[in-house]
Amino acid sequence: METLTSDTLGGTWGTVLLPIRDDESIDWARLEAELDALVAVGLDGLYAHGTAGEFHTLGEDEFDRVNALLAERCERHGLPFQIGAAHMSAQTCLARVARGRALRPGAIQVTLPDWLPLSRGEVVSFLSRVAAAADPVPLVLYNPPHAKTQVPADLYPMIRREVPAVIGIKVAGGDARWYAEMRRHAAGLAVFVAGHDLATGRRHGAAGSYSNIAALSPAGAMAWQRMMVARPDAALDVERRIHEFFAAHVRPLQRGGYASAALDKFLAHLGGWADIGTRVRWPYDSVDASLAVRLRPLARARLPELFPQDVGRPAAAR
Ligand SMILES: CC(=O)N[C@H]1[C@H]([C@H](O)[C@H](O)CO)O[C@](O)(C(=O)O)C[C@@H]1O
Repeated sequence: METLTSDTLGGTWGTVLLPIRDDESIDWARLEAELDALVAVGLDGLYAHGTAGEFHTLGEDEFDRVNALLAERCERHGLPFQIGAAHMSAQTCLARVARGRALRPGAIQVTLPDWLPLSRGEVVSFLSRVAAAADPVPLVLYNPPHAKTQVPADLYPMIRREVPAVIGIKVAGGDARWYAEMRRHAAGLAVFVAGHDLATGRRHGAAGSYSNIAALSPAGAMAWQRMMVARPDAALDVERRIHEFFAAHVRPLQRGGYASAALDKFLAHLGGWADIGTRVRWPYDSVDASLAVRLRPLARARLPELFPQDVGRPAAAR
């Protein structure tokens, strides 16, 4: 597909989630069914191997096989896609970038290598070599709050200058002050923020989200995004109710220690749009699937805008 630029990279992107069997292998048939469901929704794009895609647990053969399925489906449907080539080891990341590049994704996402924190110069040196390996595919830097090396805002201008292939950053987001700092330092980069904050984020200049709301309901996330343009105040009201729902039903799980990939799978099971299940790979704990099932009616009652496919269907058929 065509490569993305900092101007064309934006909107609501859905993650590939891995259906995991009891023996911890990937259920490829269920993954293909999930991809079929995702490409039909009309998302701005799909990506594989973010945190939610459990990239940190994948063997190299699994990484390649997921990419091949994703690329084939997206090419067939003319849907933009990105490949996460992140790995805790810089060397493995570089090899993933080279193989991911061959599939011509719109962009490649990378994290900084883990274990030993990187200096400012090392961040630039890492990105420079990765950019050369990815060329002509551009890069998105994934720097969530749990990353070992936190990129300070004032390093972004140097990254822009030294590594123009970096077109976007995937970060958690923040308050008005944080956005002001980003506008100052990350100008020229597409800033991707948390899905559940996207209505506010867009007001402050965020370009889009690798979205947990798309994990909950891909069609709903797109309906909500259209609302952000057509009825911004209504979209903010949805955001307020999303926050309320998350505070009551997701935060407690987070406080209980579940990792974010487990929470995203829990959300997907709650949404019930594909047979993925809540299982995550060892050593991480999985949220009990029955909890998601119990919450389905409540989510639909509190957040009907996120379940547009329910409109006109009797409750019993949902
Ligand atoms: C709240 C939210 O949207 N979380 C999403 C995060 C953030 O977008 C990212 O951490 C940047 O903050 O990315 C993922 O982990 C990922 O790409 O796999 C999916 C997850 O649903």
